[in-house]
Formats: sequence, structure tokens, C-alpha cells
Amino acid sequence: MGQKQHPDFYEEIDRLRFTKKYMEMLIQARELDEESFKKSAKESLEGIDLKDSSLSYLNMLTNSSMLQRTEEEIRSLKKIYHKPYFARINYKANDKSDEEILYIGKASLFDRETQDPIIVDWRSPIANLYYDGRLGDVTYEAEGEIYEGNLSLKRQYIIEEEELKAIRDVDLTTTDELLQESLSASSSNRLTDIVSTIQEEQNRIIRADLNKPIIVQGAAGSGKTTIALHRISYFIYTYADYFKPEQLMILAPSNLFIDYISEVLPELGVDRILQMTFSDYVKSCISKKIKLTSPSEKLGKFIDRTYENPEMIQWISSFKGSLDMKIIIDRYLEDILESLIPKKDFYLSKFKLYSAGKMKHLMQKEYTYLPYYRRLEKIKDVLQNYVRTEKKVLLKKVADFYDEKIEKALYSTRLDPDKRKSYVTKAMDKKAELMDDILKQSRVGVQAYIRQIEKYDLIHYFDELFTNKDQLVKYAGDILDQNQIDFFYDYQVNLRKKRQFEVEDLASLLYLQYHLFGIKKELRARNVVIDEAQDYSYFQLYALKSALETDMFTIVGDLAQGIHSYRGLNDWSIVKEDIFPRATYTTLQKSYRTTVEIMHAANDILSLLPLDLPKVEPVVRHGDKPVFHYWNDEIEAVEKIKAEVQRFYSEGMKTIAVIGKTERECVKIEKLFRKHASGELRTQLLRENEEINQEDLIIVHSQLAKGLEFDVVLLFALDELFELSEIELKLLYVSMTRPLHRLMFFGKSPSVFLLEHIRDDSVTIL
Ligand SMILES: Nc1ncnc2c1ncn2[C@@H]1O[C@H](COP(=O)(O)OP(=O)(O)OP(=O)(O)O)[C@@H](O)[C@H]1O
Repeated sequence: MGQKQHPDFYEEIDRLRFTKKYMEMLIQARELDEESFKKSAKESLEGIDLKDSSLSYLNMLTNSSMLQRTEEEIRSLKKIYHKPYFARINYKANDKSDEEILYIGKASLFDRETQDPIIVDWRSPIANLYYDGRLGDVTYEAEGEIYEGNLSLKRQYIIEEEELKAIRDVDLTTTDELLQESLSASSSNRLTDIVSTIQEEQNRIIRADLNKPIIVQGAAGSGKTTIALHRISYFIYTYADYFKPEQLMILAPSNLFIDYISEVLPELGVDRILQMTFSDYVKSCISKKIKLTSPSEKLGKFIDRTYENPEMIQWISSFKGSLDMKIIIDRYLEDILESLIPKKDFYLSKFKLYSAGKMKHLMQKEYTYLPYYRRLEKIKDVLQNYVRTEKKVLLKKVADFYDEKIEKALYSTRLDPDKRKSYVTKAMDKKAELMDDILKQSRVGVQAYIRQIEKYDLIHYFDELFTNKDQLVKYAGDILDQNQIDFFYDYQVNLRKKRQFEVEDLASLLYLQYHLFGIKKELRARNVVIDEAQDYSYFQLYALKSALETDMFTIVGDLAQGIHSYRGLNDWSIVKEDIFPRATYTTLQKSYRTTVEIMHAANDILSLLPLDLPKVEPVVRHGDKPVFHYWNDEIEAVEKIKAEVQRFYSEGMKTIAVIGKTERECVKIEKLFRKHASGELRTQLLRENEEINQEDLIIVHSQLAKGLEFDVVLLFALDELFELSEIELKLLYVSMTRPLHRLMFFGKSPSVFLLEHIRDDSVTIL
């Protein structure tokens, strides 16, 4: 139904006007004094005649709480002012006689007088009816109670520049036009919120039991990143009284990605959460600057086959992230703990104050909730407390003992005066000496005692295990064969000689840090989202769960995009069964990003992968078929791409990316563009730590493009072709699933993109 013909259109316009005025008044109430506020409120509401009398302006004027606004509320009101709500539901609870009309938006707004909702937050329990409920009999849950009722209307609003543009009533038969419109819009290079179009399957994940971990295997473009962020927002709303945003964390694959999601976070009210890459997180935890080798260089070497012994390098990568590695480190930790347990009884001067046996008990049993070095500190505190209280007792005991002896000697008639004198002097000296010793020992004894225990820093412990062959044999001898130990040892010695670590070492470092020294409070997030989790290893996830002392994780990933599967995961069952046994596992098969035609071609590549994953179902949105363009020389290629790019810009596409297979290839591509197209096209060669320039033609390598999206993707094979191996198929699949609207290939032959393996009708060859 056309918007203007909708019978309620003008009524809805009034409602929007009213809501905006109400918000304006609340905002003004902070800025004006009481008298001028009332005057201005009266004027501004003149002429708005709402049927609902509880919302009358007279009520508002008499309500003094209107004037009491918090900074935070005002901030959120200002944020939603331009689009106060996006939907409405009509709901009648079974136990009430009146139907409620609820407007749903990104924040809530209540009538100060009646407490009736003017806008209901999308995260509130009742708003679930909009996302989940069909018209008719429905239920929703709030604080453990189930409420039953009837949903008679679901209505969507298009509000642009503060004006109501359209209304749509949604029922079972209508397609979700709002979703269609939102998907066909152009990308802005930044992820956006989807509160108005969250789909049922996504809503289920966002609102899944917040007290349980969740693992989501989601197809490319199924909204994993988006819904993970919405789930955080939902969590913060639901547990606002218990958690602060700073206690939540999102672990992202790169800093580029953090920039990519940066716009959606404030929109969802979660901009203050911790956002880091796993590497940066571990670096912060260990408070050390460490040099990491480049994972993309490693991937590049696998692709180029430049490793002499690629199977062994691959084995090392997976071994470092394996359950075996955890077992080895656990054994090693046991010995470290043993080495930190004081072996001798503690004496203050010649008096035994605390036995070694008791300290062992404290270290091994009592203080297990603390990291090892903190246990040692606690022991130090215990000893110091003992010293403090026992010192006086001992001093008195010594004084009494000698005083009694001296007294006896002085009054003894059996001793001749000379002997008595020498006896008394000796006793007084001894007394003084012992008391001095007690006093001195009470100042330095504990420190000296603890100092005897050999202590080291994290890196020492790490190296001591991995670059000492005897240690490797001791802890891993029954797990690895001699050949593996030798290879691993040489590899690690070589790496550490250059003072480097690799990403695969971070799990061990984090795990050791946690057990030995602990994790700073501000880094111990209470709820964590891991995006692109398929690139994490078993041990990495295990170490994270240990370090954070919680299993409250939202883990989202796609095995089909697991380009680091040589070190990452190949299936989720081990994660679910061994690490997060409480987790709910769920899948998302629908892709919202791209068109049917593009997904059709990408699915062909997906089916070549040795993974047991179903085909991705695109949401029905059609576009042009992907196109392959031949080129013979480089200048011709640049010319062709330039022409296409200009055409796409003129068609209104905003973000266009040229994707090359590797970083090295992209460096060459960028040079080529600078040489032959610099006057006409501005390019940006995207690197890990950069922000995307909205206006430029982006040149990005396939690995870095993971997680990002563009209106148009032009896959360009200059020197490097994709081969039929697992890694390269995944890189190709990742690249092909980045566009929202258009996909093109530029190569010397279709086979450079493995197009001979896809169905004839999937790509147009020009
Ligand atoms: N319900 C929805 N309404 C509107 N847009 C949606 C919806 N769900 C997803 N999208 C859009 O689909 C695109 C893909 O989402 P997102 O990047 O979160 O997916 P992903 O699963 O993380 O993808 P990938 O694994 O390929 O990186 C985004 O543009 C997002 O805004």
C-alpha cells in the first residue's frame, strides 16, 4: 500500500511530531530554568491533539520530574531524535482489557507522569514480539515470567531526516520490504546497525540465554559480526545494573576491522567496550612489547611454497595451538609451582615461626585461586604478619629468660663476685645480641627468605621450555617423536635468536602469564565476543577462557573462511565439547550481504572445499551475474578496470575494492594504478593498521578483506593465480563473498580464478 494512502498515515505523522516535541522538551528542560521551560513547552505543544490523554502536555507541565534529566538520558535522546522509532506493535495482554500500542526504537522514553512508554527500547523483553512474534497469539518472557497475549499489528516506519516517509504493515504474506531496501542500499565502508530489520533466526542468537556461551557457524554475510555486536548491546541493556560496558570485550581479527565496526558501536550504545585484536590483548596482559612475525607472510610462504619443509611448519603451527601443547604446559607449570614453594622452615633469628610444610599446603591447596607469584606474595604477607605479632612475644620471651638468669645470678650466694660479674655481663650481651637479631630479622628476614626462591620473568619461562632440548624431552617426550622435538627445537631457537615470537605462541604466553602472574583486573572482561573465531586454535580459546575466568563467550565464525586453518579450527565440535561444554551451538545459513547471482558463483567454489558445510542461501535479491574480463597486457587491464570503476561510480556505487590474492600482488597492482591511472583514480593500498578512505578505490589483499564488504569487488589476478588447494579456495571464496552488489574478475584466463570448476551459468565470460 502506498504510504500516503495508508489510513493511519496522518495520525502517525502526528504521533511522530508529538514524540519529537516531547523529546525536545526533555532536552530543553535541562537547558532552561523552570519558568521559561514551562512557557516554551506550552507553546511547542500547541496544536498537537493526541487521542491518548495520558500524554497531554498539561500533565507534562505539572510534572517536576520532567526537569530532572540525567546527562546520559539526554545523550541518548539526542541520538535517537532524528529517528525516534522504526516500528510499532499493537499488543493485548490476555489479562488486560486494553490493547497497548508500543513504538519501538533504539532507546526507551517514558511519560514522566504516568510512566507509560512513549518509545520502547528494541532490547526490552516486550520488543521481542516485533522480531519473533507472528500476528495472533503470542508469548514473551520477562524476568523469568511468561506473558501471553495477542499481537494484532506489526508496523514499520521509514523516517528520514526527521520526516515520516512511509508506513508498512507486516503480516505473514508480505515480504520484508524494509529488509530488501536496507540490503539494496550502498555500503558506507562501515558496518551499520540492523535493529529495524533483525531477522528471526538472528534475533534468536542475539537474545539467546545470556548466561550461556554461544557458538555460531554462520555463512559469509549471514550477519555474524553484526549480530554479535547486537548481542553485546542486548547484554548491556539487560544487565545494566551489574555490568559496565568496559567489562565487555570484542576480539577482532585486525585493527582495520576495529575501525570497520567503529560506527555501529555508539549506535548500539556499546562504544565503551574493550575492542582489541588477540595479539594486542595478549601484549597488554603480559605488559611487554614483543615482536611478532607476520602471519600474512607465513600464509604467503605456504601459498608460494617457499618453505623447504611445509608439512613440518604446518605441523608446528597446529601443534602450538593444540590440546597437546596445553598438556605439556600444564606439566611444566606443575614443576614451576614446585620450584616456587619454599623448602626450608622460616625462622626469626633462632625461633621457628612457620614450617615449610604449611607453606607448601598454602601454595598447593589454599591459594589455588591465585596465580603462582601472587601466592608467593601472600606467603610473604603471612610471614610478615607472623613476624609482626611474634616479634613482641619473642622479645619478651628472650628478655624474660635472660632477666631471670641475671636476677638469679645477682642474688646467688654461691658465685664469687668476679664470676658473677662475668656471668651477668655475658647474659646481658647474649640478651642484647639475640634481641638485636630478632629486631633485625623482623625487618629483613622475610625478604631475605623469599629472595632465596629463584624467580624469573615470563619470557624466561617460555624460552626455558621451548629452547632447551632437555626440557622439551622431559615434558613432551611421550607426545612428540625425536624428529619432531629436533625440528621444533631448531625452529624455536631460530625464531628466538631474532627475538621474535609468532602469533601461534601467544596462547602459551597468555596461559603462562595467567597461571604465573595473573591478568590485570581491567583486562579481565566478563563477557567476550570473538569474531572470525575459525582462525583461533584450540589452545588459544582455552587460554582465553582460563585467563578471563569465564566461559561467557559469543563465538562467531565460518569454517569456509578459515584461511589460517593450518593453525585454526577445522570443526567446532572440539570447541563445544572440550572448552565450552555449556555452549549453545547454532548455524546461520542465509546470507544477507550479496545477491543471488554472486552467491551462486561463490557457492560453486564453496562446494570444492573439503568441508561438510551446506550451501549458503542468499536472501532473495537479484543483481548482475558476475563477469570475467580477459586482459593481455597490464595497461589494457588497468584501462578496463578504470572504465568499469568509473561506470560503477556513475551508477551510484560508493565503495569499490580491487582484491588481489596476496599482499605482494596488491603492492604491484597499486604501483600499476599509480603509473597508469593516477590522474583519474585515487587509490588506497589497504594495510592492517589503516583506516579505509571512503572516497578511494581500495586495493586490498584477499586475507585482509576477510570480514569487510564493498559495493563492488573487482578480483584482479596480475601475476598470481588461485590454485586448487584448500587455502587458496578459501581465499577465493572470501574474496567472492565481499561484494554487496557486483563482482568482476580480471585475468589472463578464467582458470586463474578456477572458473573452469564452476557451473557454466554462474559467471559471464566476456
Ligand atoms: N537483518 C539484517 N538486516 C539488514 N542487513 C543485514 C541483516 N543481517 C545482515 N545484514 C547485512 O549483511 C552484511 C553482512 O553482515 P556481517 O558482516 O555481519 O556478516 P558476517 O557473517 O560477519 O560476514 P562475513 O563472515 O562474510 O564477514 C552487512 O552489510 C549487514 O549489515
